[in-house]
Amino acid sequence: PQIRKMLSSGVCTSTVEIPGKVVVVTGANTGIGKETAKELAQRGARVYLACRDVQKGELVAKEIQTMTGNQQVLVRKLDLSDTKSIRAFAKGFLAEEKHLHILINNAGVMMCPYSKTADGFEMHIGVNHLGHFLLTHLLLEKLKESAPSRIVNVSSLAHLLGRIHFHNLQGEKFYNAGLAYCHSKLANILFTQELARRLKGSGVTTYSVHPGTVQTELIRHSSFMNWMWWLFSFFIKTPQQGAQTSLYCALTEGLEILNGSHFRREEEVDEGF
Ligand SMILES: NC(=O)C1=CN([C@@H]2O[C@H](COP(=O)(O)OP(=O)(O)OC[C@H]3O[C@@H](n4cnc5c(N)ncnc54)[C@H](OP(=O)(O)O)[C@@H]3O)[C@@H](O)[C@H]2O)C=CC1
Ligand SMILES: CC1=C(/C=C/C(C)=C/C=C/C(C)=C/C=O)C(C)(C)CCC1
Repeated sequence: PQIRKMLSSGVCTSTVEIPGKVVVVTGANTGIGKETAKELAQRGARVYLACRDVQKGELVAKEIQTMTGNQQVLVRKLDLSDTKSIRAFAKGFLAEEKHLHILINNAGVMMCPYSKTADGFEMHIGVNHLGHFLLTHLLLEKLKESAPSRIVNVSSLAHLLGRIHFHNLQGEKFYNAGLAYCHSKLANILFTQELARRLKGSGVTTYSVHPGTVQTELIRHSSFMNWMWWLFSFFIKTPQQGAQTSLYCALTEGLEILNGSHFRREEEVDEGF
């Protein structure tokens, strides 16, 4: 029953329409991010697809425009493994947009071989946490000016195996690709909780989510995970199902009271820290 519950799919039942709202989704050219962006465009928002591969992003933007009839789907370059790229994205965005109502920190890498970002951070912590940390920091004033506004951090349940090893944050003393992912996903949740605390009263609220186990390109670096996903493909969620929890946190009215919480499906879960 636990496994069935873990794999079952919730649905974002909110019927809220968001014309005039401005949204940024990172890693929106595929997987959960693409489906999240599509639904937000469907509801009328101006949606920025923040992608490291602009060509892939443009193809997806066209697809979303055609499917939703919303032409306000824009692609901007964002490589979260390079702080110069993050700063350039934020600078461009702040120059062209007056508002930012929803920031979805969705992009992620899992189980990649040991490598470092342009600034020398281990890739998982660098992209999944530090990259989004900097991006959020650079966009925070705009989010405050646009309040009520929301930040959704796409984490996982993998955080349960995560630990913050301050003496080995960059994985230089020991490294395990699976655990490095788990540590970065724990960092997403801790960041969400602390940000919520600091932003109290500002009108900006923040949530972390576990999207479920979803058929996406996230498993690209692990043949074992590819095999597992293939074996159990019947139980695994589609990206559209995987987007539901992010959409729930972005759209549901009255969720402000759960500022800082972690969500699985459409339930807030107490992580006990
Ligand atoms: N799939 C699952 O079962 C689960 C997923 N998650 C989380 O969901 C989120 C979305 O992942 P999912 O859709 O599954 O995976 P995908 O691999 O399908 O999508 C990941 C996205 O992140 C982008 N990305 C990776 N590195 C960077 C970077 N350096 N800069 C900018 N963008 C980058 C990818 O771009 P590109 O296409 O160019 O590589 C892609 O658009 C992740 O945070 C993941 O940890 C959590 C739990 C389970
Ligand atoms: C236990 C179990 C499974 C494994 C689930 C795993 C391994 C989930 C991994 C989640 C990840 C990678 C989260 C990303 O953040 C399957 C294959 C679904 C089949 C049913 C039983």
